[in-house]
Amino acid sequence: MSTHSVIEFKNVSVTYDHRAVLNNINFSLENGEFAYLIGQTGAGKSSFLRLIYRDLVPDHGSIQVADYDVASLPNSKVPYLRRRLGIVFQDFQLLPDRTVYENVAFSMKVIGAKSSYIKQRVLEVLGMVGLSHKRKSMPEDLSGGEQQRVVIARSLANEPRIMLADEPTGNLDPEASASIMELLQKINNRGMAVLMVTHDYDTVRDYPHRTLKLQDGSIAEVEPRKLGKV
Ligand SMILES: Nc1ncnc2c1ncn2[C@@H]1O[C@H](COP(=O)(O)OP(=O)(O)OP(=O)(O)O)[C@@H](O)[C@H]1O
Repeated sequence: MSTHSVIEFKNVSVTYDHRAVLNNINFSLENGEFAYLIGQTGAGKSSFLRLIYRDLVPDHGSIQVADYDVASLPNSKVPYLRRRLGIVFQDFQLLPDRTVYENVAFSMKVIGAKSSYIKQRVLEVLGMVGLSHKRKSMPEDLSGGEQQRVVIARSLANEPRIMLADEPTGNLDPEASASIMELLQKINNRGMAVLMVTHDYDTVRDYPHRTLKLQDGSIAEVEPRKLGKV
């Protein structure tokens, strides 16, 4: 793997029921880079992300993520890989019976972080996403955009170097989407690599970054500013 890459796929293939969904894919995400992954429904975007957090193992090829050889990683090491990743998905997946503070603290308690550090870090990441004042609220009392910001805070708690975001603006109105995108830009500007799956071409045009399209099992770079306009 190049010393600048945080994710590298080499000749990666995934086949379901004899149908190749990803066919000999080569891809790398550089340290601190922001990239989009687009493609039609069923093109294989979720499968691509699942490979990175080892929810799926390729039929062929190698996958490096941070220092991990993911395809051959023993199951016992998978939690360590996942700690290096901040994962933000479309469905908010917050614990409904815990406060905002507890939702963020939970992911740190699970890995045995010290309680004094948990307190400091939870307040820090809630500050980063602009929700310190909502720390005692329950998820159901927050707007969709605020809930997504809590999910982002939670994903940052354990100081990952890579964020995987699957349709993070998918359920949000344009204003809330813009605030999530501004937040992701800010996080990226602080050095976090971000790989974001989206169907939202307006967002890709408004916040242009390297854009990769999955189609017919292959991946190709496309020009973000021309999306949807040809
Ligand atoms: N476990 C599985 N077994 C069989 N086929 C699967 C499995 N998982 C996904 N597929 C198929 O592989 C293809 C790619 O699925 P995937 O979910 O990766 O696509 P996607 O680009 O994320 O789609 P969407 O945008 O709808 O979420 C689809 O045709 C899907 O039906």
